[in-house]
Amino acid sequence: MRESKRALRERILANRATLDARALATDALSLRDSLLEIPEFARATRVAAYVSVGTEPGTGPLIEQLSENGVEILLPVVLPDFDLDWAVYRGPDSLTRAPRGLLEPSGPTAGPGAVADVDAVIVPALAVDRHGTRLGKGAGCYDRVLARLAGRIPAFVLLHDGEILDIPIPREPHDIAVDTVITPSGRHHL
Ligand SMILES: Nc1nc2c(c(=O)[nH]1)N(C=O)[C@@H](CNc1ccc(C(=O)N[C@@H](CCC(=O)O)C(=O)O)cc1)CN2
Ligand SMILES: Nc1ncnc2c1ncn2[C@@H]1O[C@H](COP(=O)(O)OP(=O)(O)OP(=O)(O)O)[C@@H](O)[C@H]1O
Repeated sequence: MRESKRALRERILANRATLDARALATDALSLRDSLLEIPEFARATRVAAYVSVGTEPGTGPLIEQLSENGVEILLPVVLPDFDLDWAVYRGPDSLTRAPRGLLEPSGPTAGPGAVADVDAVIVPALAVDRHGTRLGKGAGCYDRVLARLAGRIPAFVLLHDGEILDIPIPREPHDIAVDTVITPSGRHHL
């Protein structure tokens, strides 16, 4: 199980390494537009997101637009046990370099439970299969987040096209299925 997830992560990351900056930037605009067309998302006044780095599906334009619209954005801060704490986004200058190449918000944190008090959550992933099983980076951060949402708060997984897999992703008891994926080509229901 662990080994097949690891091999799959490596394959996805190798493929992401071939994506160029221009395509990533254009795709980030499509991701923003697709999300803002979703009524549950467009109505949100408080969302949890993440600051994309490297070849991840880009959240820059989305965060900028939400911020301009007056939406409160919670961003994750990784805790020592890989659980996530949350702090409110206060503009690009408020982000600081964190371990593993991440960008995290500076300023007071609201506690891991704060993510259960938003209107929508943007979830990072490496891949999702047709059953909604999600493959993350392997620290279990978002498995814990999804458990806290308890299906009450809509979660939107961002992926590149081609990362919704026809082959099943190995599923462990803690893996919580997701049902909506956004890629640059649009919204996908699983
Ligand atoms: N941009 C961005 N921010 C994000 C995430 C993300 O995917 N993207 N996260 C999404 O979760 C959280 C941070 N994710 C993490 C991912 C990996 C490890 C980590 O240390 N991984 C170990 C392997 C862990 C294991 O296999 O047990 C490592 O890299 O050595 C920690 C946090 C929160 N912020
Ligand atoms: N609800 C949870 N509470 C505590 N630890 C958890 C929970 N869910 C998962 N974990 C831990 O996280 C580890 C990694 O799980 P997994 O390989 O499924 O991560 P992932 O889904 O790829 O990562 P992520 O959720 O960060 O995107 C598991 O071995 C488990 O110990």
